Amino acid sequence: MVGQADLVIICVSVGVALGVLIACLVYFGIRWYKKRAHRGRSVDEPSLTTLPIRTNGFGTSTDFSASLTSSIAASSSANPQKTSHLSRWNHQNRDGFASASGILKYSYKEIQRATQNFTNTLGQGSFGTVYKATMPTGEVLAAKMLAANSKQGEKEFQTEVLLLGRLHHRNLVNLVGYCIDKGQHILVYEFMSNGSLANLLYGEENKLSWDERLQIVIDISHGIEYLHEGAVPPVIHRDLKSANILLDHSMRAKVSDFGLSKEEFFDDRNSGLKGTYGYMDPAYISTSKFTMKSDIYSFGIIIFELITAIHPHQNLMEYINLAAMDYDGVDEIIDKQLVGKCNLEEVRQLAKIAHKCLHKSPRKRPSIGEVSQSILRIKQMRLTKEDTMSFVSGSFSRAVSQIEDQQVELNRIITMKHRETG
Ligand SMILES: Nc1ncnc2c1ncn2[C@@H]1O[C@H](COP(=O)(O)OP(=O)(O)OP(=O)(O)O)[C@@H](O)[C@H]1O
Repeated sequence: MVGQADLVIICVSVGVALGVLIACLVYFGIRWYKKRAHRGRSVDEPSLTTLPIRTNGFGTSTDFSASLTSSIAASSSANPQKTSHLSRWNHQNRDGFASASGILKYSYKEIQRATQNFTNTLGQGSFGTVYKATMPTGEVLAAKMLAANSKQGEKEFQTEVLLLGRLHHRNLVNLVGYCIDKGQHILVYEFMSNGSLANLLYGEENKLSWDERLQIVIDISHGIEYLHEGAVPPVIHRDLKSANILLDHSMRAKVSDFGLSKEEFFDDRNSGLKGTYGYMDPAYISTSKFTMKSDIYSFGIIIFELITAIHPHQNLMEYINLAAMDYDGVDEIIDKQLVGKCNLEEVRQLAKIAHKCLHKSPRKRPSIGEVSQSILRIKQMRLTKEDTMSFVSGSFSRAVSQIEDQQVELNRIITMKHRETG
């Protein structure tokens, strides 16, 4: 027989055990729920701080999948509309890659077909070969294939995909897609049918008019202005040169190759400096510090290329220094294609701006915003002049026709008087 006291003890023990069990269940339940919620959040809204926006000498990431995922995360949190699309990618793509910032991901086969088995070559750069790609929709694109033997290729590839996916401007050669398939890395850009500014200036037919050149300078300045002052965080190009300015079907210029971390030999030794000889800021060469003002220096060189059609490798700097001696010194070095076909005052104004860009001291060079303003003023000056001219010529022709009317009237009166007296 169980006594009443024993019954109470048993009931209390069972109650306590049940209580402990329920408490444990609640505790582990909450932990499990929190873990799940955290995992879900980290897929959809990862931290922005992990984003290696520019690995061009600054970042440390070497793992493409990791950094690409971070980029997607950042762009998805920055743009909520893209979140569902990107998380779909995260779930669907077995490689764990997603289409960064809405740019398209192509298969190797698609690019192979579009480039007619990589036979439609557009050009060759240090990054690799560029092919013309005609997509099944009829859209024409440019596919830049990373050379297999490229030393920094992998890094450049991830840098460009990460960076370009987030930068869009009408004066930048926009990245529309990429391919990472069958061990190949390919970047797909909008197609620029008029090729590079370098080809146009130094090719067989240099037919660029002064108006086209002025518009090209304005376009480049707007592209750089977006990189320096519009992009967050700001982007320094590091390799501005006429070969990196491409022109579309209507001769509008766009800046290309930004985000590529290229190493060139500055002299016989590997100097560790990035950029291209002839365009490199002397202050960068002496201090190894690359700033936005180093881009401004390279832009100054490009402006002088447009004025003179002399390549920086052909002693352009010496001509520039000669021209700097007089106000109208630039008249002596102007491209002979332009002689008699341009407004010399505009050329001198533009040369003055370019001189400021080349100032020895980076601090004294103008910002890209200031450069853009000054260039636009040249165009505005012309428009005001044209208005005045058309006003002047308009009032002149009005005055001539008034005189003619008065003469007709006078003749009529004289004839009438003759008739009366006769
Ligand atoms: N988007 C494009 N549309 C049309 N042609 C292009 C495009 N991108 C590049 N090209 C062509 O391919 C050539 C090589 O381009 P790429 O950017 O690879 O090298 P680069 O800028 O000339 O030299 P580097 O890589 O040494 O700076 C260009 O000169 C141009 O003629």
